[in-house]
Amino acid sequence: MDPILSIREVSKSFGEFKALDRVSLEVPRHTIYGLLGPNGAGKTTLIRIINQITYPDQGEVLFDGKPLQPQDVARIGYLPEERGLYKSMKVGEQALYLAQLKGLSKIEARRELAYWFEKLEIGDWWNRKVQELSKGMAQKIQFIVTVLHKPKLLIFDEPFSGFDPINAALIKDQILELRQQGASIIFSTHRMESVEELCESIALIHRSRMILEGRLSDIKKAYKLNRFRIRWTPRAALATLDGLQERMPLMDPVFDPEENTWEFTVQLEGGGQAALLGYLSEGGAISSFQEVIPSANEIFIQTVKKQEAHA
Ligand SMILES: Nc1ncnc2c1ncn2[C@@H]1O[C@H](COP(=O)(O)OP(=O)(O)OP(=O)(O)O)[C@@H](O)[C@H]1O
Repeated sequence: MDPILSIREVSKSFGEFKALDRVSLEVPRHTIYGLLGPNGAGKTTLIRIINQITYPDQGEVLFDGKPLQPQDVARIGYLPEERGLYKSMKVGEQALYLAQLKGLSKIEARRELAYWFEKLEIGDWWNRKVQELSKGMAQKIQFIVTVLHKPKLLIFDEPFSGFDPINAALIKDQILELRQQGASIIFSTHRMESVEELCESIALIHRSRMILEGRLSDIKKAYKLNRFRIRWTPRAALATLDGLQERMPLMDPVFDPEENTWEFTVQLEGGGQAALLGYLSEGGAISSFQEVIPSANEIFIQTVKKQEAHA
């Protein structure tokens, strides 16, 4: 299946400063795609280009297989990080107005809004003034008007900031449901635990350039360091780690005196695995042996640092 969005060699400068330098990426359909990068990397600039708020100096943007057109704005839902509502309007009145701006008729808008207000548990707020809303409630309204016209592509910039854990989970469930219903989602965040939970693919932008892109599971495989976390109960006569320490450095060893069990991480090179297993099973019992998969956070830090060392 062709991607919902292709960015090809896009560059954008502000005066002398190059905010995007030949950036390319492909967002697969029906997936959640994490757009990551340190502060100032160029993420918002790229998102603004996709939303046609600004335009690239060079390169191409294809949406749904064709060059991006002005009318595509209606098929892309964008929840920016900076959000604004008109404070003096009533909540329902404003939601209706914004929904109609997205192309819904008044009847459709009423029906969709009633559905979403109930779903996000803010049904009672229809006749209240926007200025009476808490930050989280205002964000729920913004979320609703971003998604209610069922855009094919949704772009969420830090959608969980400002939400308490219960409401963040509620929004997360809505995002997963929208993906399930066929939307493609670009999700920009600095919260790596949300990336782990939600993103199937990621792109990492650093200093205006794309430095890593692909399926998160493939990237994790490529970043594996052959590290294993082992839980081991030594026999009484061998109840120290000395024999092991001599063979290889142990990382983060922890002893549980109640269970007489050690837990530690080792990095195995070449044929080290068989020799280690032999030693451990002769001297005790192994109750767990698991490969350590790098987290998205570790991959982010490692890749950015490596890039900076080469710069
Ligand atoms: N309109 C503009 N005029 C001049 N410079 C700009 C403009 N917009 C962005 N920049 C610069 O381009 C760079 C990239 O900014 P951008 O907002 O895209 O970063 P970001 O990755 O979204 O960062 P953050 O994670 O902090 O939101 C920054 O150095 C910023 O100062």
